[in-house]
Amino acid sequence: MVTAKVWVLKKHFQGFPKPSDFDLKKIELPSLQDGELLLESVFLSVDPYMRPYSQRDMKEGDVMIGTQVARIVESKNPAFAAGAFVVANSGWRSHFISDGKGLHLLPSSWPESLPKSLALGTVGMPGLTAYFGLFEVCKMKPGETVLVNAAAGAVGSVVGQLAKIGGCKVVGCAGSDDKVAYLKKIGFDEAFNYKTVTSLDEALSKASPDGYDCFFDNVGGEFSSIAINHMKKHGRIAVCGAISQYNDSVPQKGPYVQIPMIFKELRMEGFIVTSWNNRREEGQKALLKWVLEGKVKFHEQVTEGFENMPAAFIGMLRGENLGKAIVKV
Ligand SMILES: NC(=O)C1=CN([C@@H]2O[C@H](COP(=O)(O)OP(=O)(O)OC[C@H]3O[C@@H](n4cnc5c(N)ncnc54)[C@H](OP(=O)(O)O)[C@@H]3O)[C@@H](O)[C@H]2O)C=CC1
Ligand SMILES: CCCCCCC/C=C/C=O
Repeated sequence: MVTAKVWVLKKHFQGFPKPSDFDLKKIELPSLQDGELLLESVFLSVDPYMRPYSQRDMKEGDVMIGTQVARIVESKNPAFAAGAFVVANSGWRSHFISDGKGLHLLPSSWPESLPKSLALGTVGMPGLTAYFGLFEVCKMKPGETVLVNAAAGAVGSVVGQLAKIGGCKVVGCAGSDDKVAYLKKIGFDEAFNYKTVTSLDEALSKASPDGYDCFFDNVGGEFSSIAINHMKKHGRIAVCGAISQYNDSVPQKGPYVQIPMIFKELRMEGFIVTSWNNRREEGQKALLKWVLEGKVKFHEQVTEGFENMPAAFIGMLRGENLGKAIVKV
């Protein structure tokens, strides 16, 4: 008999999530039926989407949503061998039973030298978000200037590096000087700390006096309201995330986008990475290749211990992560 530890949403978040909003429970798992597998989480992901999705899709007492890299402990399913590693979407659980549906085996070409946790970051959902957001939504072209915010995070750091691979000038902003130094190290042309500049307007003008062709927006709110005025004519804005608004109890008000959108003839498109699930393999293959060639660098903020899931999640929302926030069990 295996005892699984699970984190449940005890109380819907009001404003910024607090440790007391979560509860750690134990569940006895039954023995396996034919077709089933027993898995243990090795790495779990904490992501910004969990904040708005919990509000929309979860009720109090539900296991927190989320993905993990898990090892198959035992298998009664011929499609999966014990010892293999998969990416699963089973929530904040230390152990779980699956019938195999929705599990993605790590590519057989996954090199031993590469942390398997990258399948939750640069070579996983956040990397794919950068890939499809830039190539399919922004439709970035060589020679253009790309702006990305939350640039030192899981998605943003890949956006900047893919834009460089694609022959663009890249401007990024992040919330600490260490993050800004990291952005320069991984090849961003310009980077600034949005928390310490005296004027966002001036910082955006200084970084690219001619303006921006593409804006990969991870943040929303005030930053985006200012950045839209720095777009070039026919610029494209990929609305990826709005983390500056996820913890608001009262919705933020304008300024509104219509006037700059009309006069600059902009295109602004929201997107969800899962719309390209049918091209997941293509994206993963490209990202893995660039990582192995050293063209895409990565950093992970690893928190040790399943019991620290809420702390890692809250820390990521506060901006304590450089690169992808991961929990190692
Ligand atoms: N549309 C889609 O399919 C997907 C969308 N997303 C979205 O992309 C964005 C980035 O996600 P991800 O890369 O995983 O997360 P990150 O790794 O970038 O972590 C979140 C970062 O957001 C920044 N942040 C937090 N609060 C604020 C704020 N008030 N203003 C500005 N920045 C803030 C912090 O960095 P800093 O120190 O720089 O402030 C923090 O480190 C999120 O908005 C997320 O929801 C992610 C995946 C898929
Ligand atoms: C199986 C995990 C699905 C994750 C989808 C993430 C979409 C993110 C939206 C905003 O953050």
